[in-house]
Amino acid sequence: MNPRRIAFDAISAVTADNAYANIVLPRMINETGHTGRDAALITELTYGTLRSLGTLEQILAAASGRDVRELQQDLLDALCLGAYQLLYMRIPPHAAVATTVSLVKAAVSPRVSGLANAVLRKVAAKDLDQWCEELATGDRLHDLSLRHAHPEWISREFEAVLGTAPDGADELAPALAADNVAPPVHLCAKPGRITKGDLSRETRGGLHGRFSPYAVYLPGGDPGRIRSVATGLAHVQDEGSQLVAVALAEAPLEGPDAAWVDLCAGPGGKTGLLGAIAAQRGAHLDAVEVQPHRAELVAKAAKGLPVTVHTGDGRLFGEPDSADRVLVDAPCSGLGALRRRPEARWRKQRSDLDALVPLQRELLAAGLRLAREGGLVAYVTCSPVLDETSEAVESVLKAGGAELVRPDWLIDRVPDSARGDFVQLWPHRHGTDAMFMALLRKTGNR
Ligand SMILES: C[S@@+](CC[C@H](N)C(=O)[O-])C[C@H]1O[C@@H](n2cnc3c(N)ncnc32)[C@H](O)[C@@H]1O
Repeated sequence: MNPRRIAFDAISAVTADNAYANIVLPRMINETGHTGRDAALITELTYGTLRSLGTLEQILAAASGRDVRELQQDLLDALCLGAYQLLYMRIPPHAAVATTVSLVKAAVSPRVSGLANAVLRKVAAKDLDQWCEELATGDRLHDLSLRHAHPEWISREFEAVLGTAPDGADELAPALAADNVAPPVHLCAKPGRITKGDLSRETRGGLHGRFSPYAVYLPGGDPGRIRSVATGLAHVQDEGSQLVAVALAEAPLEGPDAAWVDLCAGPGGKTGLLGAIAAQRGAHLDAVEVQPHRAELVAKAAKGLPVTVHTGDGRLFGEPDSADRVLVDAPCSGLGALRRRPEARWRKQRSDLDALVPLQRELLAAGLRLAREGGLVAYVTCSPVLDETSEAVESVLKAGGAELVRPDWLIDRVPDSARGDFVQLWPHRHGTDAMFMALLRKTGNR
């Protein structure tokens, strides 16, 4: 099957069946036996088109003079795939148009191939910069969102965190642009199990991470083929996720330091790292996860470590005043990891936060309840959105019984990671997901 047809089928699975591209595409590529450059081309066509859908649809609407959402979905998918090649790839226009028209004939219907040809020729008449200029409204957020293919509400949320610079040289454009670059794979060398040096040698040249004492950047290839990953000495984990887990473990603590809790543990990345550190320090980790199938993944990640996995609601877990260190890695919008899921930004809605925000606050309050006086609670999200991050922490702090602690270990080693006493990492600044962390110390009961 030709690469464009595979990309089209993958895009259709995402738009019509709500599939996840990072799950269906590798399977399709495997089943059709494509490797090397062909596999890379299919991936670029699929992921690139899905990431840029909103922008491609606006351009297609202008080129066709119609509301493209009224078109049949498979025709729109094919037009987006064609427009992506015209505007974002160095594929000669005649080839991009001709191959898309053939695809429409074969996979959609010969009846609409003339329409596809006419629309794509209009798209091809301008490059991406010219289209963005033509569709610009003068509204900064609209124009940047169009240029960097994000829904406007997400750009607004990012800007609320990043702020605007008076000279206009602000960070929103690079922050959005960074979401359009596929992230490299980061590995975590589990402390006490394998050193960073040995893992790096095994990966044949993987560089040591810039910030995390345990990170190795995989130079390429399938991480599942690295023996130490397959055997659990190391695991795949974004460097930002490593940093926030280690920052909790490294924060100074007075008194006992043996009872640790990971309150939202699935699928177990941070459990694996914290559990390995706990093993070195003579501590024990209770890992809680509400979804049974995710709790199974946690158990797998924690194999051989001093970790007990509990399936249940973190809000109801454990005895008050019993834990020395608690991680609350709350379920969140995931807007800090958009570069990992090409279609995610177009599926998410601001209203998704309505259910998440109260749950996040309840889980943080539960983490504080569990901690003993003087104990530490790290509140973490893979989202920079204010409602899910600093505002959640501030609202819980209002009830009293806890104070904010500056996570010096992390802030001192990662430049530009501090937002006040909070940590906010960013793909464009740090090459990590946009992880947020607040460290709290329990000062008493409320
Ligand atoms: C952001 S993920 C945690 C990621 C994990 N710490 C890691 O590093 O792999 C949030 C997890 O919290 C779980 N969750 C959601 N509501 C929960 C609750 N009430 N109690 C415990 N876990 C919950 C979700 O199922 C999800 O697995």
